[in-house]
Amino acid sequence: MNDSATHHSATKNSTVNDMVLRAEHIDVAYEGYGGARPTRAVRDVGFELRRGELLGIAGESGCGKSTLAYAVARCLQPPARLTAGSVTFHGRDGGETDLLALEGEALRAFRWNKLSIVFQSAMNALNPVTRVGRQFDDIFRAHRPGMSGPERQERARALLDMVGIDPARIRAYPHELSGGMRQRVVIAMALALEPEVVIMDEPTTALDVVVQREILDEVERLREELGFSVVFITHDLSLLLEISDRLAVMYAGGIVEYGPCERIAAGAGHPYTQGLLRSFPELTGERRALRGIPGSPPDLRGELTGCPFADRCERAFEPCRTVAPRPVPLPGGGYAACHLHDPDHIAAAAGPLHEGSQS
Ligand SMILES: Nc1ncnc2c1ncn2[C@@H]1O[C@H](COP(=O)(O)OP(=O)(O)OP(=O)(O)O)[C@@H](O)[C@H]1O
Repeated sequence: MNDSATHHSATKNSTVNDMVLRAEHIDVAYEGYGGARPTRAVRDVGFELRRGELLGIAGESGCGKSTLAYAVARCLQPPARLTAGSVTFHGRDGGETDLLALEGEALRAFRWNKLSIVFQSAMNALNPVTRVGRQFDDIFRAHRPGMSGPERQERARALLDMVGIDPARIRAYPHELSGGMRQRVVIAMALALEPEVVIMDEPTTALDVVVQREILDEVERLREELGFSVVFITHDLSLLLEISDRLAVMYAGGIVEYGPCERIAAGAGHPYTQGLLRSFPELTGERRALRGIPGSPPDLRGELTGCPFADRCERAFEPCRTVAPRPVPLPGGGYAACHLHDPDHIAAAAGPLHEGSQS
């Protein structure tokens, strides 16, 4: 998907100036142990994040969503290794930062000040033996050394208030808070230094549906108020359709479909996205895990030939098992990496298929 980062830039309202983050041609591999082949978890992925938007990244477990997020936030740990790609941050101040070139202190500062990440099960990552206030304090001491003690206190209380927690809870230990409250604390921490981008990796999956909804509403409100952009990762496509401006659907390490939410909800272009959409009930129904596409994703060790979804695709035709699909722009914005939309291949398929149906 070599030009994935350029196709969607043609969608409406896009200008270079309103872009805050651009990732291009990202490749990440997990090194195999003892001579085993590496797992190529992310394969030539690109996306743009616009200022103030919520970009949803969807896909089944194991498709590479978290690995992509960690790569973009520079949080990858061995055995994961970024093997190709670039990530550029366009600051509000007009400055441009090459994220992959940042090291040491500059990287640490960037991560809290400009871009923060809320990890999967982050609420369990709070230090259990340290009061909530102290955990905010540590962030400010490290990144805002000029703040006085009372200023740090005041700011921490304001942040708690902002995410709907009584500021008096600043003295609480994490175990004294419910799961939902702990997750709110983690979100408040991620927002503590007013970053321009927040990456949220399954931030509410561990919570019950009501609490999940409350927290998402809170994130929406804060996003409007503070103007940060969000990359929101979840396997729950129905949820993403509700909250995202644009969506990227990942499969086997690559983005197979990308575009404005309304277009995808009204007419998904990729059979995989269509399968995902069919696999959950209407928005008013109860949410459940994605199911309903027979088969399983390919082994990500080694090369993939043709379309990685071909073996599971009801509509696979001649080129799908041999030729890797390119991203094809779709009416309504974005693209699908699928031969069904590629004029070259549709033409090739139309003849035999038509003849076959006549005979
Ligand atoms: N530490 C690791 N070592 C080897 N392979 C890994 C490691 N972590 C992840 N992988 C592989 O990388 C691929 C992508 O995993 P990743 O966690 O990014 O997917 P995901 O879409 O975020 O899934 P989930 O929603 O389950 O977190 C998977 O095939 C997974 O098996």
